[in-house]
Amino acid sequence: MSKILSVKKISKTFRTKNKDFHAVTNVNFDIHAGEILALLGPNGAGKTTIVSMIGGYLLPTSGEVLVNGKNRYQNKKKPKIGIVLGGDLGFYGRASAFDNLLFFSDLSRVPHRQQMDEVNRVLGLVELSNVAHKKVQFFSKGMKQRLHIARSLLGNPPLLLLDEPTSGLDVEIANEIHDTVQKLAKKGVAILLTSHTMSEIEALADRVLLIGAGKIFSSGTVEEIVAQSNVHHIDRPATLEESYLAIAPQLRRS
Ligand SMILES: Nc1ncnc2c1ncn2[C@@H]1O[C@H](COP(=O)(O)OP(=O)(O)OP(=O)(O)O)[C@@H](O)[C@H]1O
Repeated sequence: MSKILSVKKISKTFRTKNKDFHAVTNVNFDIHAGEILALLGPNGAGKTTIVSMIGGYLLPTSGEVLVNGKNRYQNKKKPKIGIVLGGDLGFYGRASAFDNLLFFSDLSRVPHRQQMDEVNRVLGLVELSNVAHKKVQFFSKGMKQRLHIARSLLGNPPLLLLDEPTSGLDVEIANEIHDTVQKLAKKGVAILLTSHTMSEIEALADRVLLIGAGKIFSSGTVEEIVAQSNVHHIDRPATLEESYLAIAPQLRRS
C-alpha cells in the first residue's frame, strides 16, 4: 500500500513566561493507505499537539509533515486532509444534512458542478442518505458524529484525522462509528486516531504509537504492545488496558 502520511522529526516547543516547554520532541511515523494508526498516551502526552501539527492548526518548531509526498506547509495548494473534531457545533441546525454539506463542499474546494454528487457520495459512505433532507437539529449525537465524518470526507481526502471520535457517545453508537471508520479504511483512506478508550483502539488500530512526554515510547500492533508490557495471565491473554496501566508510569513527564 502507498504511503499517505509521513511525519518527519516534528517537534513543538511552547515558549512560556520564563522557560521553553517541549510538548513534542522528534516524532517520526508513517501511515499507509487503508491503515488505522492510533496515538495512545496519558493526558498531556502531546497527542493533540501532534494531530494539530498534521492538521495545520499549529506550526511545528521543526520537522516536516508530508501528505502524498507533498509538504503540508510549503505547498500553496495544501494537500487535503479530513479532520473530525466532533461535538454539537459546526452545523446549521435548521438546515438539512444535505444543505449543510453543500455549504461545506464549497469550503472543501469541491468544484461547483460536482458538489451535489459529492454530497450524496459522502452521505452514502456514512449511511445517512435516508435522512439527507432531515434538519440537523433533529439528529441524534451519533448521526451528528457521522455527519462530521461525512463533512471531513468532502473532496475525497486520502487522510482522516479522528481526535477522540466517540467521546460522549454510548457504546452502541460508538460501535456504529467504528463500523464507519473500518469501512473507510477498507476503501483505502489512511486514518490517524486518538482515543482514551482501550476497546476502541483494540477494535480499530492496525498499529499503536505509545506517546509519553512528547516522544514515541514504543509502537506496534495491539498484540505487540501487550507483549512489551510483560503482563501475563495463566488463563487468558492480557488486555490492552492492563498492559497500558503497567506501562503508564513510564509515560509520565518527569
Ligand atoms: N498553547 C500552549 N502553550 C503552552 N503549553 C501547551 C499549549 N498547548 C498544549 N500545551 C501543553 O503541551 C502538552 C501536550 O498537550 P496535548 O494537548 O498535546 O496533550 P494530549 O496528549 O493531547 O492530552 P489529552 O489526552 O489530555 O488530550 C501539555 O502539557 C499541554 O499543557
